[in-house]
Amino acid sequence: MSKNLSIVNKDLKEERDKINFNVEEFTNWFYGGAEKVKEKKYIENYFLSDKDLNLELDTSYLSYKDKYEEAVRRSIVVYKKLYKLHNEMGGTHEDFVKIMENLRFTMGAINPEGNPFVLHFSMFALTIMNMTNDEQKAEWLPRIFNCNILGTYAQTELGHGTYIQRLETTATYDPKTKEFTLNSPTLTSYKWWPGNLGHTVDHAIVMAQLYSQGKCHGIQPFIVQLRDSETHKPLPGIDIGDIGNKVGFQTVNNGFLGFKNVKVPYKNMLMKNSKLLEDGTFIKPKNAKLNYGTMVIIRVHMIIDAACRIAKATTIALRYSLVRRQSPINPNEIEPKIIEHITQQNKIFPGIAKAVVFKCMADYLTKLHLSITQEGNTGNLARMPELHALSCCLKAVCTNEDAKTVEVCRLSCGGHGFLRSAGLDDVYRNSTAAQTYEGENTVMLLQAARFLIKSFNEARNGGSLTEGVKYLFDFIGRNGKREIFDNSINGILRAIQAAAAGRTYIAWKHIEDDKRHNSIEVATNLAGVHLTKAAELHGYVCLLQVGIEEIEKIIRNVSPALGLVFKNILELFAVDLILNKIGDVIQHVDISNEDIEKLEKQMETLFKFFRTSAIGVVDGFDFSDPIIDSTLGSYDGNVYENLINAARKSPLNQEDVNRTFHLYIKPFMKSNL
Ligand SMILES: CCCCCCCCCCCCCCCC(=O)SCCNC(=O)CCNC(=O)[C@H](O)C(C)(C)COP(=O)(O)OP(=O)(O)OC[C@H]1O[C@@H](n2cnc3c(N)ncnc32)[C@H](O)[C@@H]1OP(=O)(O)O
Ligand SMILES: Cc1cc2nc3c(=O)[nH]c(=O)nc-3n(C[C@H](O)[C@H](O)[C@H](O)COP(=O)(O)OP(=O)(O)OC[C@H]3O[C@@H](n4cnc5c(N)ncnc54)[C@H](O)[C@@H]3O)c2cc1C
Repeated sequence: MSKNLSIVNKDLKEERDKINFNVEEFTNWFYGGAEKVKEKKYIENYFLSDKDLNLELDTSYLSYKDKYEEAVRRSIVVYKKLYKLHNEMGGTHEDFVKIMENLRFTMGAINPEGNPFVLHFSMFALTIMNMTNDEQKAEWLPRIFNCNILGTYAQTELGHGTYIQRLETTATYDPKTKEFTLNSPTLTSYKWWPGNLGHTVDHAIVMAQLYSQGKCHGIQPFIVQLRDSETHKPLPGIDIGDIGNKVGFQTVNNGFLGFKNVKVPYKNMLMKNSKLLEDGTFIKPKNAKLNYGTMVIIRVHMIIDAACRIAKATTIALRYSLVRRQSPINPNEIEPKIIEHITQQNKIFPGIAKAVVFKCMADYLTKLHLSITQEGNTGNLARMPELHALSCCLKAVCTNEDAKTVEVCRLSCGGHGFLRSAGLDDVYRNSTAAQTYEGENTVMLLQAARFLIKSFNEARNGGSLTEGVKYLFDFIGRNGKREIFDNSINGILRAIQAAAAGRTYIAWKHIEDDKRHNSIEVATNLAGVHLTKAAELHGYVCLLQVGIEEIEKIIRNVSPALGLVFKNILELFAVDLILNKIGDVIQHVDISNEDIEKLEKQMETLFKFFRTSAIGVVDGFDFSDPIIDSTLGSYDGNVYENLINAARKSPLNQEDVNRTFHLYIKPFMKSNL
């Protein structure tokens, strides 16, 4: 994708002239190699250059209904092209995955308020791929990939989203007819939230309590047809619709769904894990949590989404900060670029470092997920709880940081950041949605804490620990003594580990003390605040540890100039982290006021070094102008021209005088009240 061809703002050009490393080399790392970058650019251009998409239309001014209809139209243009491109590329499964991965951000530019088909290609397809037996795969997968059917993942209900064990939808099996009957016995049992459900899809994976031979066997997944394949009318017994306006995700078409005696054939229960014999005998899976597998996959994917949203927001904030001038630092000098105000650097530079470290974590977690899934396929489920805990913890920490960072980027753009055309509002809406979907973040942290407490008990009893929590041994080994701080990257890591272990200990002790008067469950609830803090700190330990390991490897493989930039980024991430968590660190680490002052000074030095590299790094994230879609963040930096051009497109500016003047304002002004 070519950069904007207009003349680049001279302040921005001057910044780019000073970049002292190869930006392309950074881009190649970010996307996994030069070949992948080429593919990304090709795929982006292939879709975004299509005139049928009518990307000139600013959909943010449309009504709710028009937005949805335009999003469907645009998506179909894309998906038709996707299949054409897939065939041209060779038609393999790998080709399809390549296109889908690259489409993620392209789709964001095409449908900024969400994709009305996203669940079909993510949770619906993934569930069928991972939770079906061979016959079911043969029956459903071709229809899914040809889009002969469109589906979603319907789990959450009006009454329950988090505590899925208490979902109320029932699927009662009758061995005589070899059918399940689906019912929503209460209002609270209505499915509520599933994306694309309202008016787009005709099928869903429905999570329902299975009843057979008079017993409940817990929640199981079923493929259910919801709408007629010709007329798209809801099938008998199906009550379905859109849940209405939301904070964001306006075109995702989240829906509601109720069942009244809906018949589903025997073969539609997904049977890779749990099994139901035709006579109604239920066979338990090896681990009941296998049915939660799709959520784990998506949580893993959400780390890279968080990294990319931060990368996009910091690109906008930094480019703007390099062309915006405000408030002389020395009274007699010209107004500096706002980036010269050190508080502005403090707002933006740590965010850029987070995008890089989160990307390292996403790569690490993707590999870990693959290896644990392969073990699972051979029947070895031993590491599943570890993956569950890690994915919950990082999903929460990374999306919380993501929402916080995007908001700071908006604030760093002053008033103009509040404009829709600045491009930060959709990023923020998506970030904050991610804090809730696929597991509300507090709940995710509590799941991770459960693993930490178990590990802590294990460590106290001299048992063995997984690699990521071995630092608990160090804490126990210190026997109440505090970790001594040393100001190196590994010293910072040890300090955060000590804080995480110390907070785990406080939570553990809280539970142990309360257990004397309460049940373990009540005691655990009372320790909840400590538990979430411990899990959060553990998430930062993982990020820093993986960041150190991955960046050390990167430095060995890139040019010395880029290596220095990576070193700077890692230190920025680490020092920012310890300064932000200093309260927790002080509690468990022997760190002096002088050490803290040194860290604060170090941060200023890091900012100074990063000042010249920052623009190269954000350019290296390589968001083309249509993808960044921002008046403040375009490659050319011509923000004022962009702003006035965008304002002129406001529907109110298409006529000199709005009709409300004659209808209301003038009569009011003439009325003498
Ligand atoms: C090509 C691809 C493109 C992708 C591109 C992405 C685009 C993406 C766009 C998406 C667009 C929006 C999509 C939103 C989609 C929804 O939001 S779908 C709905 C998601 N819903 C949720 O996440 C609900 C959250 N709740 C839960 O996950 C579960 O209820 C909880 C919180 C884990 C608790 O489960 P529970 O059964 O009550 O378990 P509990 O009794 O607390 O026991 C926990 C035990 O289970 C274990 N456990 C729990 N879960 C698991 C698990 N999953 N595995 C292993 N063990 C587990 C724990 O380790 C623990 O073990 P122990 O300590 O007992 O040994
Ligand atoms: C944009 C969006 C898209 C979505 N898409 C889908 C979809 O496609 N398919 C689907 O099935 N669902 C979807 N969901 C639903 C989503 O997964 C749930 O909203 C989410 O899991 C949280 O559940 P809840 O709404 O029941 O929140 P609740 O659990 O009611 O949470 C409310 C509050 O209670 C607290 N709380 C709850 N349980 C505990 C606990 N055990 N300990 C401490 N605090 C607790 C929470 O921390 C929170 O503060 C979507 C949601 C959103 C916002």
